[in-house]
Amino acid sequence: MLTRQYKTNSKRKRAPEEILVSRNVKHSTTGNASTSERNLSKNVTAKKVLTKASIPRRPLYSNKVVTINNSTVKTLPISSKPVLRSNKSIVSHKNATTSYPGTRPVPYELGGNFTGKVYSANLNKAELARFRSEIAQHKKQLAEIQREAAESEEYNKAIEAEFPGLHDELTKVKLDCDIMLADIEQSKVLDEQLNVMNEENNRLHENVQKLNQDLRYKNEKIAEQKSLQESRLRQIQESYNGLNSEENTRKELHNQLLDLKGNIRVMCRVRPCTDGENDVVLAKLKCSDDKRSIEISTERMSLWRTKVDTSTFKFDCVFDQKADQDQVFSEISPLVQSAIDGYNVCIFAYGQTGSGKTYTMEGDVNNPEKKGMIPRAIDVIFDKIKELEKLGWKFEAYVQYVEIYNETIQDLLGDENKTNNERKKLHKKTYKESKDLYKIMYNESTRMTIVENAERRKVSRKEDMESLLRKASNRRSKASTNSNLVSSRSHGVFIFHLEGEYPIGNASSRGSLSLIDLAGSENIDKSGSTGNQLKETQNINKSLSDLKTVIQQIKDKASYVNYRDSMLTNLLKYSLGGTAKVCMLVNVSPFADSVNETKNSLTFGQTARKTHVGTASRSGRF
Ligand SMILES: Nc1ncnc2c1ncn2[C@@H]1O[C@H](COP(=O)(O)OP(=O)(O)OP(=O)(O)O)[C@@H](O)[C@H]1O
Repeated sequence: MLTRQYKTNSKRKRAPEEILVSRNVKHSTTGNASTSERNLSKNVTAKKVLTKASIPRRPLYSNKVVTINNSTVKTLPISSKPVLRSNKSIVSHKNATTSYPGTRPVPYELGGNFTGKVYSANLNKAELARFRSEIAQHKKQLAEIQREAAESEEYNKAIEAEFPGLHDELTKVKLDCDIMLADIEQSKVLDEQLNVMNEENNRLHENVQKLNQDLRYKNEKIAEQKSLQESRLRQIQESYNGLNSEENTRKELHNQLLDLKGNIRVMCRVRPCTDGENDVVLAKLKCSDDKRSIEISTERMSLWRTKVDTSTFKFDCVFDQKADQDQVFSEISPLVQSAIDGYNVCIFAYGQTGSGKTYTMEGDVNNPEKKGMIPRAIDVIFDKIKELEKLGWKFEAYVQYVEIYNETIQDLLGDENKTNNERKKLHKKTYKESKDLYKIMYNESTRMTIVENAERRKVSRKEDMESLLRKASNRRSKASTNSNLVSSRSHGVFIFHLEGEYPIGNASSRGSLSLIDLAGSENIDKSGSTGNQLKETQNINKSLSDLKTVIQQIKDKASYVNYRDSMLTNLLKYSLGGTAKVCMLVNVSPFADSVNETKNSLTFGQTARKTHVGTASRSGRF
């Protein structure tokens, strides 16, 4: 067996004959070439299945030292002439020596050019043939290797052909790498930003914790305040209860005081002269300083001299010509309070025509200073209701406003949707129509009077009430007479019903306030009235006379009182006869030519003042 080694020309890279011996190539001296060929073929086949990844590491072109069966082998060019060596003989292409057993090695030259000085005579033909056969064998191997090298070259070219694609891919990969690098850079920036945000987040978190702490503290404070408030509310409730009992005491005292003053309070008012009346001769009227009496002096001829008659009339209060609306109302306002407390109260103005009744009761609704008793009473009622509601009371107020004209009842609040002109065209209800439609009803338990079928309006704001009053006032029957340019030809009756409930204390009150502007009595001869106006005057005088009679009968404690004689006394039945508080305002004219009517009015007032109509009682529970 011979071990062959091929030396590679390391300077040449890609000689065609160059091969890589990757396995141990072993040849038998007997020419077992097939094994060697198979090994080489295997080597080439192995190269053909190289992957792209393995291409750069292909060992074909390297001059690496390869280990074959523990022997070191180098790739070597095919063209270099092999030097055969054996452990017994060394053969060189120039000087070959062959060692034979028992002889010295003899150099010889391959190729049959024997020129050496030494030639072994023992070289026989058989050996020669063997060498030749071996040479032929090697040549065959060489041819095979060259063929395989060519194949390998082709394979290399194919591999190279693939490079452009790979290059593109590489470029793409590089591009991807660049993008990834940029992404990495970006992610570094984002990382930094994230760190900043994390710090901010931590700071905010700390703030939130602080705020939570504050919130907890405030919640505790709120809870404290709440419990404090609850205890205060309890105290307020207790105070309310105390106030309510105080209020009840006040009511009792207030009404006892009024009772002491008498059930019918009578006041007198002297009206001033208006702008066009300055030249008119005045009567001699003198109000006392204590405002409790009024003197009227009249002159009469007695034989040879003029005699002066002076009459003094005492009243609960006297208002001279300088007294304004406010002063008058301050005297009657306690009665308004009584109506809220659950009493039936009746305030009416009595007097001759033109003496200032309408001015006193209605006044100028649009002028706060000249507002009369009705609008002022409305203000006080709603203000008092507000105060009482703070103490837990609930009030409802209803109004009716009617006029008694020629013994008929006319509703002043009905037909509100109609225009003023339409309302003016509406004819007044005839006696029969009025009698059939409007019925005066008495509530026995509350001692209140209601005009059935007349509009009964619920009012919750004083502003609503004012506009209502203005409209109703415009609908009153008025006419011009000798004594008064705008004379009321009817009795105006304004009724306020006040219903109060106090749920906490289970208390209630039912009161009413009737404010009446009576038509003026009039001397028929003086008035010069004729026709319809005469009829009006007669009806006015009759109803006023009936009123006088009723009051006189009550004063005299008569067994029968003629309430039914007129519509006016019918309507005032519960106000005059029993449990109501009554206030009469006697209006008088300042003029000398009215002195007799003035005296009559003052006398009637005096009589009324002496009338004890009974002890007032309230409706409702305390
Ligand atoms: N206190 C007063 N201050 C100023 N003017 C007054 C006063 N009282 C009455 N007057 C004026 O006197 C005139 C007559 O008053 P008023 O119409 O109120 O009388 P009356 O009694 O209602 O008359 P009638 O019965 O005819 O309706 C009106 O012009 C009114 O403005």
